Amino acid sequence: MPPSPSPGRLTVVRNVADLRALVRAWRAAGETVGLVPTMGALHEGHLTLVRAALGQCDRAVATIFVNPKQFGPNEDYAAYPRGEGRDIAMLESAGAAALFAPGVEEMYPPGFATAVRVDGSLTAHLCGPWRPGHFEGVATVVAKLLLQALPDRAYFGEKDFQQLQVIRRMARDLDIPVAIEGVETVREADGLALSSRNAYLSPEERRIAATLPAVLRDIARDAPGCDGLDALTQAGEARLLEAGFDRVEYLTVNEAGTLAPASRGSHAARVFAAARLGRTRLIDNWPVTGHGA
Ligand SMILES: Nc1ncnc2c1ncn2[C@@H]1O[C@H](COP(=O)(O)OP(=O)(O)OP(=O)(O)O)[C@@H](O)[C@H]1O
Ligand SMILES: CC(C)(CO)[C@@H](O)C(=O)[O-]
Ligand code: BAL
Repeated sequence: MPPSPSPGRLTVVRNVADLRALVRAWRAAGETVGLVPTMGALHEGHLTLVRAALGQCDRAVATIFVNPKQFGPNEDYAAYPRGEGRDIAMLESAGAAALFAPGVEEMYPPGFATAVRVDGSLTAHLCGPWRPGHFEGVATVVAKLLLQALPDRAYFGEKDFQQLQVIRRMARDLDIPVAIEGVETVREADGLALSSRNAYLSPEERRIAATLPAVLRDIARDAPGCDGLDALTQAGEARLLEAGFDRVEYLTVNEAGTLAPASRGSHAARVFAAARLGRTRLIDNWPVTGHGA
């Protein structure tokens, strides 16, 4: 028997059968369900996704799973912040109806041998080359979560803009009958995008980190009237290094749809960056306003 939901209280399920039973019962009763996949260590950005789900659906179901398949061998899988008790309290206060928090063996039982890979320009640029296998790990786990829950809609943040585009493509290509919704990035007062990994930043690094959105915003503002995007992004990179960033992995203007490098005259471009500050890798993006890239 699946645990029965009680109004106002969060139902926590740990296995796929219970998740399916819960969502199926709601949908059979005529209610719509929005899914919010996360890796936990929740913040206001995640809660904004829950609220977006509740704005369009009767029930919001969050998932918390730190997915080993999307971390490279030298990345922070072991160190990734975890704290389920606090996460549950936050989800409850935001009005989520359920949390699916499976263990690794529930998602990847012995013998698991399938992967979902999105090829082409959506994964060839930006984070793709810097995190080999990352988007395959994301596409695989999100395909599973969508098929496990079969919600009406699923919500993802624009902070991870490339991830959002990869997930849209994957769901479309695999005919997964779930609407993929993007939600605008939630930022701190100084512009820094909320991110679970911001917890790694020292107070000094936290101060420096605010330079990232400032540089993106300035490039986005200047790009439309500018002849040489390279000169603009090179100046931005120099500004980040001067501010104290250790390394800029990329800082480029790319098409929002294909994620290929933008050409002059583009009507829908965004500035994208990934940069390292101490042990923290920060990513962010900003829409180019006006015409031309
Ligand atoms: N500041 C934000 N605004 C809007 N959505 C966000 C924000 N931060 C994260 N999200 C979204 O929340 C979902 C879960 O993300 P995740 O659990 O990885 O959190 P995160 O803060 O992005 O963590 P990380 O620091 O690992 O990148 C993703 O769809 C992500 O895009
Ligand atoms: C979408 C996601 C939950 C898949 O593990 C993760 O990549 C994230 O939290 O952005
Ligand atoms: N929020 C993106 C997940 C990751 O960096 O693995």
